Amino acid sequence: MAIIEFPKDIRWGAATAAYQIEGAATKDGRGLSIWDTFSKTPGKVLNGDNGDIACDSYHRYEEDIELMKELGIDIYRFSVSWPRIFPTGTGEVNQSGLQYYHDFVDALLANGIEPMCTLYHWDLPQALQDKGGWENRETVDAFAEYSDLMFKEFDGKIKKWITINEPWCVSFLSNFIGIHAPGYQNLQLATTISHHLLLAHGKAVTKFRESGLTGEIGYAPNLEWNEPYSNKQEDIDACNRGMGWFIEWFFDPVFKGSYPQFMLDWFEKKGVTLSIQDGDMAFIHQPIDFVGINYYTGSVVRYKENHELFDNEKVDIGYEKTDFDWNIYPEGFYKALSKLKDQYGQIPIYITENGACYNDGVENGRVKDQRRIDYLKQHLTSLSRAIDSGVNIKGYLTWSLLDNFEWAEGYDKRFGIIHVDFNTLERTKKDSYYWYKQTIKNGWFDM
Ligand SMILES: OC[C@H]1NNC[C@@H](O)[C@@H]1O
Repeated sequence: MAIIEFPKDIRWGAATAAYQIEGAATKDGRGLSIWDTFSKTPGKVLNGDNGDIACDSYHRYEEDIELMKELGIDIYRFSVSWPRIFPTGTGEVNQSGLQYYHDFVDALLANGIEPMCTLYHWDLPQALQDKGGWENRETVDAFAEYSDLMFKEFDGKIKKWITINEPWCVSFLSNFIGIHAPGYQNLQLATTISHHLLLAHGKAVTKFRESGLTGEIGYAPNLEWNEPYSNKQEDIDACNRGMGWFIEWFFDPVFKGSYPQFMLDWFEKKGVTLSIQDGDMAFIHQPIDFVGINYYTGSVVRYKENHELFDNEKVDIGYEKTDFDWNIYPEGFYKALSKLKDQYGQIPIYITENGACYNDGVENGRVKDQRRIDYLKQHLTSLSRAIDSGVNIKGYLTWSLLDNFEWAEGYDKRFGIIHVDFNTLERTKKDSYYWYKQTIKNGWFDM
């Protein structure tokens, strides 16, 4: 068997997000988010699930931190519920909300675990959505105000900040494809929102730099790898459009200061225009300290005339799939990371999400999730290849620490290395937890 080894200084972690694990949706002054509204809209979330209780981590975070400590991670990515801090999005601050996150972050630090804080992981205050949400540029300024408060409030405690999680999901999945909150299906709206999200990211980074606070700041785009079905130019172009939606569209503005022309041209053909105001790109294009990459899957793609948004289609060539029916495509992880290095240089990268949905249950106190172990082995092997080929990887944080609320799929799709019984809220360490623990301890694993 092959030994896969990692640099001694790589950071090992795990990731979650507020609405997916906290629960306590109306506790201690929290305001409503768009996901409270969306999950309670009939037909939007499988089985009518919602985040009212979730993993109840709001009350159980000390137990969760004990599990993190035993796991041996040294960094933990979580998100702050914006409506816990500003119940109506701006204006009056909810001190109880701030206190909760101080208690939580203090407990992480006391256990030698570095907090990596995501400011926006999809739970927009409903009050802002009522005023147009991300389509309204006032929401951009509200995000900058919220970020500025968090930076100053947690100065010295939190030194790794992520502005926006997966702007592609917040814009296109949620406002064009429409399966996430707020659930619109309008390409112009989604494209406008994608620009406002990058602008919000840029304004938050500006606040962080102006504050002179210590620490690092970045954002966390998600990306999928598209492999051309053949070497025909039409298939290659179809692939590049599909990937351009995730990569160039969300990376070029930040790292090159402009949107990719081939994507602008394509959107223009679809009747979509971007209204960029003077100064917008300067905010977006300013230097960041790292980029978080969320990778799960890839597909083989070929040209199909007048099909969907990009005249392309995915071709199933028999890849194994997870219980979410996503292709298991570790080669795409290596290729995507290599593409980022080739196109954007040596920006430090944290893998801020990577993991798989497998719904193995508890049998006699054990969860035999060998398929998740295999997925992690395959993707960490690709990560090792990327590191060896010069990609500047700083850390790996698996998604997720806990089974949790998987958005439109509710509690039906499990990504955790720790099983959660959503009736009793009992946590059970899965086989993958023990495998990951050993891998972290050794700094290598046996393929
Ligand atoms: O679908 C799995 C994960 N993907 N990235 C964003 C997270 O919130 C999801 O749970």
